[in-house]
Amino acid sequence: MTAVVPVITIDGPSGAGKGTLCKALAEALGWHLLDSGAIYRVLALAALHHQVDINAEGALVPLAAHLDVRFKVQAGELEIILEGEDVSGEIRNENVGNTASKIAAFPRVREALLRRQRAFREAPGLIADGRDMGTVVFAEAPVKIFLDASSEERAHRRMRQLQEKGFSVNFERLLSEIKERDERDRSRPVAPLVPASDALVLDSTRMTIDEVIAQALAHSRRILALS
Ligand SMILES: Nc1ncnc2c1ncn2[C@@H]1O[C@H](COP(=O)(O)OP(=O)(O)OP(=O)(O)O)[C@@H](O)[C@H]1O
Ligand SMILES: Nc1ccn([C@@H]2O[C@H](COP(=O)(O)O)[C@@H](O)[C@H]2O)c(=O)n1
Repeated sequence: MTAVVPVITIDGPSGAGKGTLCKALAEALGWHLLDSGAIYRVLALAALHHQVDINAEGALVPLAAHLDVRFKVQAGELEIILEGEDVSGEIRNENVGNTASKIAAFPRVREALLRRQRAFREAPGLIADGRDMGTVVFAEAPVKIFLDASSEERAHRRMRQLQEKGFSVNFERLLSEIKERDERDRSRPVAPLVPASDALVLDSTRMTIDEVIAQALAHSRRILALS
């Protein structure tokens, strides 16, 4: 009999700190990492590059099914290669994020990406970062965490992040984009952004990154009986 590979799912809205937490958990446990948002972002970028209508589900499904994307860890950093080109930086811009959120609302697009996401489940374990990791993609995962924070705090975090990269940003515009994206992700009929019924909900609004990591690690170790 083959042992079931354990999964820790981390879901939550944009800027809650999921990516930061997932990296820390993957390092602490020596597990693999799935950044499912990156897959939606790569699909969005492919649609923009190939001038595929982002409102046409029927045109996006074959693009999703045949997406030529590779994930490569290079010097400890994740490189994302779309059709042979390194798009790791380009997929992180706000336009690509907003486009990803629009195409992610199509049920058949989500269906076409399911197998690709589940293929990341490899021993000794997987940390899965996204919106529907605990509710759909790995619904049977033993550990589920829903990481939240107020929209204002998330907009501040995103603003600091962009400023550190040398971009000038308008806080009010950032906040309104975050709210719009949240609303779209939370209200879509398929795989909406909601905590799984068996998820630990962590509100990180007033927590430091280290506090979030410590709580998530303690919770995971308790459930998985890890030392
Ligand atoms: N608890 C925290 N306190 C302050 N800043 C934080 C906290 N957690 C994360 N951050 C910072 O907030 C920014 C966004 O975090 P991160 O990219 O991990 O969010 P995310 O949930 O993965 O967002 P997205 O879903 O859009 O990729 C980063 O600059 C990160 O360093
Ligand atoms: N499991 C997921 C992951 C992401 N999405 C959508 O993609 C957008 C971008 O995700 P980031 O985590 O990289 O910000 C996001 O706004 C979601 O609409 C998804 O639907 N399901």
